[in-house]
Amino acid sequence: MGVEIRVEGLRKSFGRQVIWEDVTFTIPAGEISALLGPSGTGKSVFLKNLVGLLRPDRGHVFVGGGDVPRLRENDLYELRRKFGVLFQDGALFGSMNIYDNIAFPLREHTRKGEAEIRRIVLEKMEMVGLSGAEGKLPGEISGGMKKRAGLARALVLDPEVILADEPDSGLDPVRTAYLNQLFVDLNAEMGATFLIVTHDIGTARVLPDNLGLLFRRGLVMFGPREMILSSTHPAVNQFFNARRQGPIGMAEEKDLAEIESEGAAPASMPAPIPPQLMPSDGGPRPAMRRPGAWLREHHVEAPPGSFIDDEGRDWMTEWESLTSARQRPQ
Ligand SMILES: Nc1ncnc2c1ncn2[C@@H]1O[C@H](COP(=O)(O)OP(=O)(O)OP(=O)(O)O)[C@@H](O)[C@H]1O
Repeated sequence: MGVEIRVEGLRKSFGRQVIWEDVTFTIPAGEISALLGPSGTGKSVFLKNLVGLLRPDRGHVFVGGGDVPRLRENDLYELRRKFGVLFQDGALFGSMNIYDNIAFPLREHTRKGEAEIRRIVLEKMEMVGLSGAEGKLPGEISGGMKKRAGLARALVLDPEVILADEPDSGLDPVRTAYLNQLFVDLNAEMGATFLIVTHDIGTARVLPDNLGLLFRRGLVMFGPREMILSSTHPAVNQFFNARRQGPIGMAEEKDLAEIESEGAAPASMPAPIPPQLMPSDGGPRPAMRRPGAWLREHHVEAPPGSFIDDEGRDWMTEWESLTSARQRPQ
C-alpha cells in the first residue's frame, strides 16, 4: 500500500539561484499525482529532495513517520527501500543485460537467493510487457523498452512510492499511451503512491488523480485533476491548456519583467476535461474519483464538453453503465 508524502516549507537554492522559496503540499497515499512546470523550475530537484539525494536549505519531507532531510544515513538507506525511482533515461547499466539490470536492487538490497530473484524479476518483466527480453543489452532495445526496463527495476522491491522523472520523454504518442496505461494498471494493482514528472499535457490531463504546477520559485497550485483543469488561475490555465497567452514566457526571467509592465493576461475558458484513464480491466481504481465529483462538490461548472470520450459517451451521466463495478467511487 502507498504512503502519504507531506512536504512543508521546502526551500532549495544552489548558490545564489533560488529554486523554490516555500513549497508546502501533501501527496495523497495510493493516488497518482503529476508535477509539471516550465523547464528549470526544479522538478527533478524536487524528486531528489524526496529521496534524500539532495538536501533542502530548510523545510520538511515527511514520509512514513520520518523527516527525510533529518534522517541519519542508515535510516535514509532503509527509507529509500520504500521508493521505486524511474530516472529519465531508465538509468540502466549498459554492460548488463536487462535481466541483471532488473535483478540489481534485489542482489544489492536483499539476501534473497537466485531462484527467488528469478521469480520476482520475471514477474515484474511480465508486468511491464518485457517477457523474452532478458538477455538483451540496453543498447539493443528501443527507448520505450528501456523505460519499461527501468520501471520493472523500480518495482522489484515492491515500493510504496513510485517516482518517475519524465517517463514519457522521447517516446512516440502510441508508446506514451501504453506507458500511461501501465501506470494506471500498476496503481490499481499495487496501490502505491505515484508521483510523475512530465512535460506531456496529454498525459497530465488524463492520467493522474492530482496535478501540481511549479513556477516562479514555488508551487502555484496542487490539487485534484478537476480542480486544476477547470482553474482560471492565469498560469495554471495557460500551462494545462498549452497556451501562449499568459504569464509564462520563453524564459522565466524575461516574463517576470514583461508581466510587471503588461499586467496579467486574462485567462481563457479551460478546455473540456477529458475522462480519466481507466485500468485495462474496466473497473475503477480505489483512488479514482467519480467524474465531476470534485466540480459538483465545489459548485464549479464543468467546461462545456467535459467527460465526453472519443465514442461520444458522457462519463458523468453514464458512469454506472461504463464501469464494470468492482469498487465504485461515489
Ligand atoms: N546539483 C546541482 N547543482 C547546481 N545546480 C543544480 C543542480 N541540480 C539542478 N540544478 C539547477 O536547478 C535548476 C532546476 O533543475 P531541474 O533539473 O530540477 O529542473 P526541471 O524543472 O526538472 O527542468 P526540465 O523540465 O528541463 O527537466 C536548474 O537551473 C539546474 O541547473
